[in-house]
Amino acid sequence: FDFDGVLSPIVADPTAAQPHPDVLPALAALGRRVGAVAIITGRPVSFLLSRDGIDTLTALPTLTVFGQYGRERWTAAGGYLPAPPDPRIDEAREAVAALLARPGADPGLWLEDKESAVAVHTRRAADPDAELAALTGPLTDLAARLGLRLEPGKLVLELRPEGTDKGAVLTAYVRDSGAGSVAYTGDDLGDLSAFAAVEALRDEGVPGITVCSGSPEQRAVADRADLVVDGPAGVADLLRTLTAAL
Ligand SMILES: O=P(O)(O)OC[C@H]1O[C@H](O[C@H]2O[C@H](CO)[C@@H](O)[C@H](O)[C@H]2O)[C@H](O)[C@@H](O)[C@@H]1O
Repeated sequence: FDFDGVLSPIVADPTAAQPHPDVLPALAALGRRVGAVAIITGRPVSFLLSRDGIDTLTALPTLTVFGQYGRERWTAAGGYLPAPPDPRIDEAREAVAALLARPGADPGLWLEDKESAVAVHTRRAADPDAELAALTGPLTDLAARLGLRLEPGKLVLELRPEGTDKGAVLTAYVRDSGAGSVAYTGDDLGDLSAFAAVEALRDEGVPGITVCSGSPEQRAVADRADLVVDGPAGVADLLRTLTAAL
């Protein structure tokens, strides 16, 4: 599972995102009946583990959280692998902060500092889509200059090191765990690589399904998914249906 938009409703302030109240108990119940549950998110692990009610999930002995697109990993079994520090992110942070502090910049633009990545959010700007479009050129250039990856998402542009994506994480996780089948639920562009991974595993004979937690905001994901449900509340319904079936 992805986190934002899937387990947690999209909100204007990224620091305020919390799991949908129905999702955690439903996921914990399903988790007790399947081989393993993983969350693969752009968020840092520390953010995930500080969410309200997350103990419901972390009590699952098979839970893995892949943070920052897989650059860090936490397992309920006791392991935490931090994201390696990258000095290019310090440069990126400084350059992005200067961009957002320039005269006339919309005060609603917000820099999210994930330590090993930085993201610029436009959701709280006066014209979020126009700000996103205006930032794309400068941030693409900055990413190219520093050799970083520009990761686009829902009213966000993130600069992060290359080297991994959700698809690579999912493929390795399925192979390592020896899973006999796989389901992945996402809602944003960063989830498309995980959908592609499920499709590739399916071609190899590992049954799999891709689910979109749908919203009008990101249609490309719904178009690619096998199944579309209605946001996090729809995800909770699906989890309960699967648990009942199992
Ligand atoms: O991989 P995910 O778990 O989906 O994380 C992707 C990004 O999600 C967050 O931003 C998104 O959710 C915010 C809260 O609902 C929303 O305000 C923002 O517009 C969305 O883009 C998060 O802040 C990023 O760090 C994640 O990479």
